[in-house]
Amino acid sequence: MKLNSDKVLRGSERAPNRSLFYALGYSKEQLNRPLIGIISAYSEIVPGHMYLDKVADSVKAGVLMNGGTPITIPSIGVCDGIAMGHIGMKYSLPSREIIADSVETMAIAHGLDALVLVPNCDKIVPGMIMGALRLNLPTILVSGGPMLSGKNKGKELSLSSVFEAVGANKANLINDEQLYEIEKSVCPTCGSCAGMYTANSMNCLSEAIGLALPGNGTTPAVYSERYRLAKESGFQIMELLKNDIRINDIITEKSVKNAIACDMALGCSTNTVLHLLAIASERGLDIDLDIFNKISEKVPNLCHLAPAGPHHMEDLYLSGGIGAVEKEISKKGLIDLSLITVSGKSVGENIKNIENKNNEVIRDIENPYSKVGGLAILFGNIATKGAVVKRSAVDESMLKHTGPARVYNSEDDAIKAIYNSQIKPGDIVIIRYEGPKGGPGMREMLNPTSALAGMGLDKSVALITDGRFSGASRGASIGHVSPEAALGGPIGIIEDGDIIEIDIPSYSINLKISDEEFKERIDKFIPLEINKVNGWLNRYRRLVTSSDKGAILK
Ligand SMILES: CC(C)(O)[C@@H](O)C(=O)O
Ligand SMILES: [Mg+2]
Repeated sequence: MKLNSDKVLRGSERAPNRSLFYALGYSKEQLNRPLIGIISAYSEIVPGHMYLDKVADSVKAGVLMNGGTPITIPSIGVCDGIAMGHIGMKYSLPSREIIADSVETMAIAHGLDALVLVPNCDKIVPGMIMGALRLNLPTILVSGGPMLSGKNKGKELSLSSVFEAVGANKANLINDEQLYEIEKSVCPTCGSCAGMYTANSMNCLSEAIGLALPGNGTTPAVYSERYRLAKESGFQIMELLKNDIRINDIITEKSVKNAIACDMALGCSTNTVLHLLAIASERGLDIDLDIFNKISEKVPNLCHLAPAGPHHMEDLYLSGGIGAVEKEISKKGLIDLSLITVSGKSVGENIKNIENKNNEVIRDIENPYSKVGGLAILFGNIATKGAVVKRSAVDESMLKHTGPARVYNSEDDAIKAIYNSQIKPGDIVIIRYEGPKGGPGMREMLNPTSALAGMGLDKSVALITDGRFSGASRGASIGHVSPEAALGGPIGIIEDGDIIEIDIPSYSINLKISDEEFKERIDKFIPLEINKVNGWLNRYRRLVTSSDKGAILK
């Protein structure tokens, strides 16, 4: 077999390169085997990553069992929960690009033959996949897995509970001791926070797209099964290498559509739209925002995990996981069962013996939470290129809402107003200049959305932003408004008190002023020059594209 690593390991000219491998402790026999890069995002700053060294060790064992030479290579990873609510969040989405570039760099520089990606939290998953797509090597992804939910007074809690508790505390609905009680109990183990937040969304979709072995999306971080899955992934990467099955064989237009279908059934994070667009773009696929609505029109929403409902990842796992969700939607032919996955088998073969074990957690296809999928893309005069909402986490009463705009030019100003009780029932909070370029970095507005929910205002107040949301955000939270204010987008011309009409079932969002006035305001509009930044963020600002293109760098 001709190997990529031949260029660093074979021939007399490569004696110097080999001597450095000998310095690393690799034996002659090890250098006769394929070099398998294990890209591990282990660190001591992310609960979802604090044990990835153990997961990577299990992958290593699997690679060794099947004749490869495993080589662990680190990746950075931002904990969005820790980065939330301050300047740190501006680095979160940009970190996806650093990760993609790092994977590309390390694999090419060292002549790796195949990759096992070991991410867990939000952007680390798409970042690694994007980097791997530039290489088109045999690739498997095995994540760290979800955290167990917190248990308190018979209730399951997770990270969204504590963010919302802050709002409740500000509104004097709970006292400081009660807040502390929640703070201590919501995140009880290692793993990615227990709701259908962005990390778990992306890990589930990695399974749905075929890049991870069955079980990857939902097997809890603390279950020994996670380590067995990692060993199997290490073993299996050698099979993919032998059979020359590469990431481009797995990630195709059809498999991206399968992932979007599962996204809609599961009710995943709005960030999946950004990340799937970016992944499709790295793969050279022509996938745009419209496709999300087309699929969402057909695929019903079957799951209400936190923050949309009471269930958590462990419940989804016990109900049969992603395979059981695929099985439900396959009953109406809503996924392509013929596609090959990294198990070496098709989607249909993978789910053959799987059953939906709990119709409460995974609704029967005939009895869904809604006939349409979890996400919707809205268009209108303030979002000509689209905006995204997790409609499965919007209260029924807010699906159609008209109200006056309360306009803020940063998340910080908006949160002050919310905490100071300046937002009244009926209002529509506008947060702009938080887009990919404007922020820069497109911060997640989890504090504003949670404060509103915690104050009980999610049933009467909507929020519209050119920034994005956490998977833990709920309520009528409409993000990714494109074009963004910093690029002259019409979200920038909204004035305090303007009436905005939101109609999610009709996929529309509009500023209700006359066409003449709209044109006049647009003609006069000069975007504010705010949020000056230096260093990497400044470079990012120059290169980043709009969120309707996945906020990729160009
Ligand atoms: C901190 C969270 C909940 O992980 C968030 O970053 C998300 O996007 O879901
Ligand atoms: Mg996030």
